[in-house]
Amino acid sequence: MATWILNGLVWNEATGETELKHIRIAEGIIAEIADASAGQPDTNGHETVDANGKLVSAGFIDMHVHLREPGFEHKEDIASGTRSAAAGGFTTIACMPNTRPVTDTAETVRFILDRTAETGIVNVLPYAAITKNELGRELTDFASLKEAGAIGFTDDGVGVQNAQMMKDAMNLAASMDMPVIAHCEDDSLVVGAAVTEGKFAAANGLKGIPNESEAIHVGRDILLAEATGVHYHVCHVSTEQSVRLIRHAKQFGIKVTAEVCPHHLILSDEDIPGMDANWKMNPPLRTPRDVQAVIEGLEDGTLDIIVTDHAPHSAEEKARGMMLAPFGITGFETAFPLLYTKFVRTGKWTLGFLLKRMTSDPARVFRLASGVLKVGAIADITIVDLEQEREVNPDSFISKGKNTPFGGWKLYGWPAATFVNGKLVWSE
Ligand SMILES: NC(=O)N[C@@H](CC(=O)O)C(=O)O
Ligand SMILES: [Zn+2]
Ligand SMILES: [Zn+2]
Repeated sequence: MATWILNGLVWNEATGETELKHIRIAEGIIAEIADASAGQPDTNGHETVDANGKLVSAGFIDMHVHLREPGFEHKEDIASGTRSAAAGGFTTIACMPNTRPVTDTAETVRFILDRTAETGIVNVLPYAAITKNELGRELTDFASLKEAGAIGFTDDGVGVQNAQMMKDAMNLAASMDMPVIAHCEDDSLVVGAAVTEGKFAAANGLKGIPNESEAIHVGRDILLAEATGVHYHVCHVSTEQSVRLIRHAKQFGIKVTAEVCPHHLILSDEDIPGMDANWKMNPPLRTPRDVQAVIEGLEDGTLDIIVTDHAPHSAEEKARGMMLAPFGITGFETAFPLLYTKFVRTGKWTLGFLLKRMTSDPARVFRLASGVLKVGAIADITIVDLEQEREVNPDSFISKGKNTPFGGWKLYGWPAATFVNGKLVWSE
C-alpha cells in the first residue's frame, strides 16, 4: 500500500515559487511527485493525507540536540525528545554526548541507537565524546566509537582546553574521515558568569562572558583544522568575531563549517527581561551587534546550518535563578515558527533559504542521504501550516523541558504532520 500526500505546497528551488503537488510514498521512498493541476490521482486502496494547501517540505534536520538519555531522564529522554522533535517538524536529529555516563564508549553509543529503535520516532544520529568523560584529559577510542555508529566527535557542553589534545583529536578524526564538532569556550576567560558582557550584565552589576572566550577557540581550532585537514564544525556560533574568523578561514579553503541557533539570530542581551533563567544558555545571548553579525554570516554562507541546541532542563533546575540554574533552553517546538515568522513573513528571507538551511544544507555538511524532497529520496517529510497564528505555550510542549524565553510569542509556521521513512509519526 502506498500513501498519498495530496495538495501540498512544495518549494521549487529553480523558480523560487511554491507549487501545488501530490506526493506518493511507497516503501518509505518518495515514489512520485505529481502536479496538482493534472487533477486528482487514483488513490484507490491507498492511504491519503490531505495537506490542504499547507507547505510540504523535506523533514527538518537538527545537527545539535540534547536528548539527555542515558542519565538525565528527568530533563528529557529519547522517547520524549524524539516526539518533541517530530512536533517541531524534525525527522533527523544528532544528539550530544554530555549524557551520564558521557557517550564516550561504544557501549553507550549502541545504547542510544538501541533505545532509539525501541522508543524513538525520528532518526537519531549520536555524537561521541572527544575526551573521556569530557574531562579534556584523555582521548576516547575513536575507532570503536565510529564502528558503533557515532557520526562525529565533540565534547559539547565544554570546550577542549588543551590545544595539543584538540590537535591529536583532529589528526585522528581526519585519518578516519570523521568530523570534529566544537563547543568553543576558553575556561580561563569565563569564571562564574551567566550572561554576556554587555548592557544587561552592566545594568545588573554582573560579571559577563566575553566574546573572546568563544572566538579564541574558533581561531585556534581553525589553525589546527588547517594543519590537520580535518572537517571542523563550529557549534552554536554567537559572536561577531567568530563569524569573521570563519569567513576568513573559508576564503582560504580550510574545511570549516558552522551552525547558528534561532535564539542567537533573534534575541540579544538587551531583550533579557530580568533575572530569569529561561534566558540563560551557553553561549549566552550576545549584543545586538553580534546578532546582526550572525544573521549576516548565515545569509552569506559563512554559517552553514541552523540547529536548535535543544537543551531541556527541569522546572526545578531552572527555578534556581539566573546565577545558579544550568545553561540551556528547549528548541525543537519553536524553531521553525520563530524563524519563519521573524525572517520569512517579514520578507527578509525567502522560504527556500530557510528550508535549505534546515534540510539540504545540514545534509550536505554531514553527508546525509536525507534533506531533499525528490523522487527516489527517503520519505522524511514535514507538513507545515504557514497561515495560522498561534501562541507559544510551554506547558503544552511535548518535550519534558518547558524552559524557553519564547513563551507567549505569537507565531506562524506551525508543523502539522511529520513522516519518517514514509510513516506518519506525528500529527497535531
Ligand atoms: N547550550 C546550553 O546552554 N546547554 C547545553 C550544553 C551546550 O550546548 O553547550 C546543555 O547540555 O544543557
Ligand atoms: Zn555547547
Ligand atoms: Zn549543545
